[in-house]
Amino acid sequence: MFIEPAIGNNNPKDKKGHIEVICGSMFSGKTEELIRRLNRALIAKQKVEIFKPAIDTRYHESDVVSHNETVIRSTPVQFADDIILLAGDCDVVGIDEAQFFDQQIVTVANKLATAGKRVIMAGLDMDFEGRPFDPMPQLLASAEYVTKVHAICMKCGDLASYSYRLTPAKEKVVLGEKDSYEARCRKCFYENKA
Ligand SMILES: Nc1ncnc2c1ncn2[C@@H]1O[C@H](COP(=O)(O)OP(=O)(O)O)[C@@H](O)[C@H]1O
Ligand SMILES: Cc1cn([C@H]2C[C@H](O)[C@@H](COP(=O)(O)O)O2)c(=O)[nH]c1=O
Ligand SMILES: [Zn+2]
Repeated sequence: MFIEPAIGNNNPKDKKGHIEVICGSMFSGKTEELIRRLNRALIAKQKVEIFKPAIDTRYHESDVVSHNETVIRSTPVQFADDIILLAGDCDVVGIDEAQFFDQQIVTVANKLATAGKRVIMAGLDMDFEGRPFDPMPQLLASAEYVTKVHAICMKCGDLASYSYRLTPAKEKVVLGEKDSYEARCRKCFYENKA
């Protein structure tokens, strides 16, 4: 379980920003873990701003919603740079579906953290082909704290770190849920692939 570094310290003089990245496959609990951390920051009376890419409207136009239907309000943004303007004087910045942002998200996350904010990001580390999902590798490299969470393989019940696409679509970005993806372990992911 991730334990927050110095969560209760609201003294602006002591503020030291950092980046946390929560990564893993689909259904691995990235959004639930993001919401858990953000709710705890709210309990600690910190000012929290939450963003998600505007393209992700699967469950809700603005809220961040997990597969298990835990919810937190958020602001959808088109470009990573919008986050700098909208973050204002908050203490904590939460970002879901980080893999859908442009490469500028790496500079934005670093700027916010260097300005003293706690930046918590969740995103897919691999795409449906098992390849790194840019810009996640760069975000992982910049992060002080990395948490990799795992789903359950829908084939064998082992731990899963791959997102298997059930449809023939070949584009990198195809929004979907259980209708078009399932979590799989390495063995079951590569089983039917050439
Ligand atoms: N194969 C699976 N493995 C684990 N959890 C699953 C699976 N399929 C559905 N779930 C549900 O998804 C929830 C996690 O959802 P969420 O936090 O939105 O994941 P992520 O953001 O990583 O896609 C779990 O608590 C569980 O209820
Ligand atoms: C693997 C993969 C996934 N996607 C899409 C499918 C979903 O809409 C999101 C991931 O959501 P989650 O909160 O992590 O479950 O990403 C995609 O567009 N391309 C892919 O390769
Ligand atoms: Zn498996």
